[in-house]
Amino acid sequence: MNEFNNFTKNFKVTNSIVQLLVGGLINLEGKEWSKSRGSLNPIFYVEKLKQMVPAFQLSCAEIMNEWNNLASKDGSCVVEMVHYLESYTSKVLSKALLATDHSKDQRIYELLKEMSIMAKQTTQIVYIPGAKYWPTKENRRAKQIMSELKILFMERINDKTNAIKERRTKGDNFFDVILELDQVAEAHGIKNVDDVLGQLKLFYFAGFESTSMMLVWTMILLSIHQDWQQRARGEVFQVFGDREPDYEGLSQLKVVSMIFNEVLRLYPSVVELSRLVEQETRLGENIVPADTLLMLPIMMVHRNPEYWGEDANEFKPDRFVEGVIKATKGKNAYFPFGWGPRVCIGQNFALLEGKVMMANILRTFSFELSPTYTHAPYVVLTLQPQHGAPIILRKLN
Ligand code: HEM
Repeated sequence: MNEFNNFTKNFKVTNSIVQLLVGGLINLEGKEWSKSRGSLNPIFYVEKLKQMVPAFQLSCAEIMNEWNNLASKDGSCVVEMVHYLESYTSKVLSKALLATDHSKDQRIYELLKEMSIMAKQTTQIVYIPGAKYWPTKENRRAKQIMSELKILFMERINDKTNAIKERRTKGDNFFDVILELDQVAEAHGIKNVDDVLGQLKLFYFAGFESTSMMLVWTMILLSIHQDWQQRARGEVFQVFGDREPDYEGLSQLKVVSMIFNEVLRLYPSVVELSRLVEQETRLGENIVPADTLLMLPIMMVHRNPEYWGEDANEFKPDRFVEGVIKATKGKNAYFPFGWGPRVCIGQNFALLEGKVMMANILRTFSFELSPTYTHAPYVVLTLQPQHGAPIILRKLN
């Protein structure tokens, strides 16, 4: 599996709604991909991420205020985590990465969510070639959504292009990089406005739900495992005391990192990957014929006792105490962010924004599951709790 060039992305052959949802980098291959990836990588360098922490903190503070108000009467309240954590990751994405106005972006996230639910529904039925052209209710709705999204994205692109022309922007956020069309279009693997739209759709979509789900599962698991909740809280107070979370402190949060690793092992936001083998390829002892579609079941590998031991299904963040390589004993058995050159570009961004949120929650509230919570993980492109995640928050004294 390490001969990456033999295993290409296969969006040509998957669900037509997924095809509409993701574009840009994730759909490119070969030289076009490396050009595009090379130009986008610097947006996620440590120096850039450090500068984003205040924006993460600001978005957190808004939510903490809201929860504090809700809990003001008797010190506790029940909140639906899916709602708030999606709101956090979408705010962070708009403010920190795209440098856009989140309140205006709200509709974009709603539409992307509706599309992902539709994509889930259409994967449940047998695929019939040409079916995407039938005038079904879903196909008509998908078309409507895509035209509305196109209008909304074009508004963002025009605003940004004007800001760049008038030099009202710093020019180093995601949006500015992909919009340097005139100067470096070729170098970025971008040929026309549809390419820009593709990149935008991908970053809005890939950036918000996967991270919010990592946080939702973290809240659920730490509600169940109160001992780990206390250990994480102890670490947060030890590192930050009364001061606001900053980049240096966040990188010292070892227990929180172990918890995220374990959450993503048991409940990976992306449960499987697929690759198309375009040419006949040897895979271990097997010969895979050309044009074979391979599925990589991330979640099953993450829970396989052969790699993780008899306690594979148990929540034990301690297994990551000496890092991922020790935990997997050097085997390729852990890939919540994919692997190889196509590994998730937003991995460090996601973990950092996750740590900011957890640091804020842990130092303000203790939490437990509401009795109305029902454990029912299911996949809607990302792995989600089917009946939501109602959590009781109690203000710390
Ligand atoms: C916990 C959060 C996240 C998880 C679990 C996750 C998971 C993944 C996985 C498994 C892949 C590989 C897909 C494949 O190889 O087919 C991937 C790719 C990608 N992710 Fe993420 N992701 C997360 C957050 C983010 C964020 C925050 C962003 C953007 C801000 C992002 C942007 C992307 C992009 C653009 C790719 C395609 C990379 C390429 O093909 O070169 N992801 N992600």
